[in-house]
Amino acid sequence: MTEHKNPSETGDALIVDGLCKRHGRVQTLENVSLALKPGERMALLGHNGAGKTTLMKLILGLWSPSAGQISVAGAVPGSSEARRASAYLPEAVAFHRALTGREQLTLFARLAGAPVKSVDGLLERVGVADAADRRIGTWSKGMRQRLGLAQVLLGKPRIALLDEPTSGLDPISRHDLYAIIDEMAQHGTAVLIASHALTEVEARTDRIAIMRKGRVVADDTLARLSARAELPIRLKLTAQNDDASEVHARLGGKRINGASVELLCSPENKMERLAHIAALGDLVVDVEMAPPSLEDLYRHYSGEDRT
Ligand SMILES: Nc1ncnc2c1ncn2[C@@H]1O[C@H](COP(=O)(O)OP(=O)(O)OP(=O)(O)O)[C@@H](O)[C@H]1O
Repeated sequence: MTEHKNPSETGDALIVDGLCKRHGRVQTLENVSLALKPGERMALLGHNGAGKTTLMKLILGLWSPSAGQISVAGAVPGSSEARRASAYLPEAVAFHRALTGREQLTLFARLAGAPVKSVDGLLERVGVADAADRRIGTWSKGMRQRLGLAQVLLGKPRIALLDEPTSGLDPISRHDLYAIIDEMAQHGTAVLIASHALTEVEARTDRIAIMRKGRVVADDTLARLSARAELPIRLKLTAQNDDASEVHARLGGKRINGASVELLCSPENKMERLAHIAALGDLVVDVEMAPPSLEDLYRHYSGEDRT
């Protein structure tokens, strides 16, 4: 029997428990459970159609679940308490093109019951203060995305749901956006980030949840997911005089090009393997070591490396 968790006991900002969603005859979510603590940043990964947006819409109370429960800071999704406690940044932010940035954010502040005097500071914080009095229709995608984040920050939410927040942004804008997300988390907001940008969420989140065909197939820290998957470490060796024939003959592995060999080894055998390499002396001029990346883990848990 499932024991329902009580947020006031666990201190979680979000609890999703045994959630199921059917769309007609299609089961879109199947027994999804996860929890987010205040200040935690969770990446929500999964192939197209895995159910990430569906989960967010259920948390926002836009759709009703077929079964299971959700608690948003102790409140039922869609209730006024839950709305006050949560904020959403959709993948494609839509604003009134004829309004200026300042007008649009002021309107949102009024609707959210947030102080209008916070608008200027927020426009400054997300880096669009210079354009604040220009119509949003003239803004770039990155600027609109920043304004979307200002909207998320308005009510100091307990939980922020960000759907592909950096899609279409340049590297500097991405970096700025994550700096703002970090700051939100430091102030206690739990942040759920649906993303396909594995490299950036790898560095900027505390936990990773991977969805596959409507189910959560992994949910843990990167380090623990990595340990459980037991994926190999890659060692890339560069040979003396750009000729890896001798190194390959002595150690095996895969020839990458004329000068390099790649070896795979388990974390436990790493030191032993390095000792073998060191024993070759000058034959090896460089060793690069790469632990499994989030992309490797994603392939593993989402079932892509299995048939
Ligand atoms: N209104 C709907 N009616 C019927 N099926 C739907 C509806 N909305 C979503 N689905 C189905 O639910 C499944 C999950 O879709 P969802 O949009 O949640 O995936 P996603 O993980 O967010 O994908 P993406 O990465 O492409 O945004 C898909 O099979 C989709 O076709």
